Amino acid sequence: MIGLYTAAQLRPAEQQLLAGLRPDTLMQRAATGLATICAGLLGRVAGARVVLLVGSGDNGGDALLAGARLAARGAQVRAVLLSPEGAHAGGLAALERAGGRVVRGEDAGFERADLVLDGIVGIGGSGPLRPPAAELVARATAGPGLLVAVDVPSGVAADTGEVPGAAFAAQHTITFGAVKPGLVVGAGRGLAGTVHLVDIGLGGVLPAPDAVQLTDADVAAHLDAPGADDDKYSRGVVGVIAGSATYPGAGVLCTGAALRTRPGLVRYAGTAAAGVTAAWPEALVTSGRPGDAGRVQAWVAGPGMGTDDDALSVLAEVLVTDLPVVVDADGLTLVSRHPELVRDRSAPTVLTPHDREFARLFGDVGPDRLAAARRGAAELGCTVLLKGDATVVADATGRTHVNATGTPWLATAGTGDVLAGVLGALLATGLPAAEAAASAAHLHGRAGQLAAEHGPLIAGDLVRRLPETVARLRGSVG
Ligand SMILES: NC(=O)C1=CN([C@@H]2O[C@H](COP(=O)(O)OP(=O)(O)OC[C@H]3O[C@@H](n4cnc5c(N)ncnc54)[C@H](OP(=O)(O)O)[C@@H]3O)[C@@H](O)[C@H]2O)[C@@H](O)CC1
Ligand SMILES: Nc1ncnc2c1ncn2[C@@H]1O[C@H](COP(=O)(O)OP(=O)(O)O)[C@@H](O)[C@H]1O
Ligand SMILES: [K+]
Repeated sequence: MIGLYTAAQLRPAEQQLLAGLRPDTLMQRAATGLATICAGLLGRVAGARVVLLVGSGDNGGDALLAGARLAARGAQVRAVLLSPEGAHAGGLAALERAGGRVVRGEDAGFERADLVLDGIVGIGGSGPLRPPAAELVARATAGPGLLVAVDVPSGVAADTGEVPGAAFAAQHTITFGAVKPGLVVGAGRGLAGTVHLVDIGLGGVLPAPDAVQLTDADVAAHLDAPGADDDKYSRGVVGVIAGSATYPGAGVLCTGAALRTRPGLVRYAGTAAAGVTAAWPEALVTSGRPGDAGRVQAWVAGPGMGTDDDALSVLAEVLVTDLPVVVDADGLTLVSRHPELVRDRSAPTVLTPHDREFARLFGDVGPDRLAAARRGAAELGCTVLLKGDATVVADATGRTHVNATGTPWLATAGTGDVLAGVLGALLATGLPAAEAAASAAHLHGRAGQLAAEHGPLIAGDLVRRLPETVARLRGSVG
């Protein structure tokens, strides 16, 4: 599990750690890590042309101290100071001692730079990047140099990933002490590039994280193989209500995904029963009501089921049970008209909206996707899986996961139906809703990455790749 930490969580931890150390210790550690990674990215340091963008806070100090280390190894380092009187004095002195130079923006040589280091603002930033900083960023990023952000790309809100104005579009972000949420979610995710974490020794003093990302090993732990005592019922039976005469494919994809994730037993109830049987003879199907399907441990309801009164009565039938239920797609439209169906439940419910479905349920997502998912979960007392390039899962207590896997190739019709089936299968095993939802998003994203290795993917490819994805995840452990 990877913890994500806000600035308000990091600052006291840094203070606590610093209590027993020299005041500049953490900054020196940060700068050493920064310089080492930049040197690795450059390949050859001697003679490399490095330009530092330096704000007046400690983020600029990090850039100056790292620049000094690179200059000492023979790089030609130039620093552009946004506020010459405010620049970090120790960093500036170190840079000049090592042979680095302070220059005006127009003399920076961006057009010939090998690497541009963005130390304008880090976790101390607020609001849109101010005009002088925004202009410097525009000039710096137009050149050929590798774009590397110090701690956080300037212009990205570290805690949320909001980008309210101009920002430094980094190819790499070298972050200190802990990964910030804004590097992995929202618009900030797209501006952070590859994130490198430098350990500055905060391990023992960090509080509980603001949000977490699961790793392959975390998810593999939920994908255990059947034992000698298992039978087809013992590992969780999932019931699927998906598809209709209008959208038969949703039933096929969702049922297939559930089967391919946890092949034990999958039951299907709905008006696409014939198509589901034809595609998946392994599923037990009924074209009747959910109650006719037989016993299940969790339901998935919604993909392609329609939004008419019949669909509403089917959805209501599963939501009055005391079983865990995943509500997706058309089911979400119905819940937006009848939120009491979810609000009144005591059993776990997972809602899986994309942005437009979220807006129908809870109002606009807005730029802070973590806050949005938490707001929705609290409002209906459920778990919300908010889809996106970085899917966010929040439960009613505010516990939050950000998904770390996936590929933009997933932006194709039907991949959400697959996610719902994967999630239903995991929920039926008895996993808590948030773990099931976060694990499903992780597994689904990995299946997408695997499928994309073979070219443009369609939703059925995800279903086909699920067994190999599960095998690879299990193989990654130990
Ligand atoms: N704490 C530690 O132990 C460690 C911290 N470390 C490092 O310190 C960094 C935090 O440093 P920090 O607190 O000095 O804040 P920082 O990010 O430099 O920003 C302040 C500057 O930004 C400016 N500014 C603000 N908003 C702006 C905007 N919209 N547009 C333009 N400018 C804006 C603001 O201007 P002002 O408001 O003062 O006019 C001020 O000049 C952290 O990210 C990490 O890199 C590491 O060394 C490890 C140990
Ligand atoms: N740009 C993207 N990058 C990564 N994943 C994406 C992207 N766009 C969509 N996805 C993922 O693809 C899936 C799409 O689901 P959804 O919108 O419900 O599709 P459908 O309703 O067609 O099944 C979600 O899991 C979402 O997170
Ligand atoms: K920065």
